Amino acid sequence: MRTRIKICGITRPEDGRAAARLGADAIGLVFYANSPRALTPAQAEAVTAALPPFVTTVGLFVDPSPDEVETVLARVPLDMIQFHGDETPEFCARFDRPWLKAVRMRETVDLQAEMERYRRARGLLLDAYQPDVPGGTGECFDWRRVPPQLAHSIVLAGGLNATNVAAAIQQVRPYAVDVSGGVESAKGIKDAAKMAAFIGEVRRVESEPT
Ligand SMILES: O=C(O)c1ccccc1N[C@@H]1O[C@H](COP(=O)(O)O)[C@@H](O)[C@H]1O
Repeated sequence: MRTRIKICGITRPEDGRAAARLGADAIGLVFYANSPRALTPAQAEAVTAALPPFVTTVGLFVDPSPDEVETVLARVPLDMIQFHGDETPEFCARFDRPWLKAVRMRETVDLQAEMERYRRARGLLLDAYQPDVPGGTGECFDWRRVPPQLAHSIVLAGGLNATNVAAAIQQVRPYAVDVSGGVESAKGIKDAAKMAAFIGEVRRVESEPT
């Protein structure tokens, strides 16, 4: 199966266009003010307006208020929401959009239980755990912690780049991979050559026999 690719933390129309041209399935727009990749609804609207059809737009929030989410949804054509904080399943489900729930892989996480708790999510996005940083850390977690029977609905994230994504896919066989820092030249600025190398690696490894 083709591994879907999401490039997160797009802040500029030209980066969104480049991600799409290179074959990304989805782009992520960060609406978390403390992130160096945060953008305003107006900036996000400009990014989405530059995209060709059939590229999924994902809005990332960390413990937002309902008003914050509604304000963005009123202006930005988001296809999906990624909740990256401690949001409850009930909160995630109230916005009339498909959603992903990020799970930070601290030692105590029971993935099977998280799957059950967030069963109305389109998928779980697994990210590295670092205290006090909700995501985008550039760190990997131990991919062996993902049970094979859950891999089909997992979006694998956390410290991925062109040099490790092939090994990550071989280990986990996730539905999708998500990258942010690993394809940047500076925080919030994507590097087209790094995106091309990342996507090339995904395509190379998935074409190899398992
Ligand atoms: O990108 C951010 O700044 C960010 C801030 C808060 C929560 C999540 C964030 N990004 C997400 O983190 C993961 C992994 O990023 P990286 O590849 O390790 O840099 C990814 O899902 C981003 O969407």
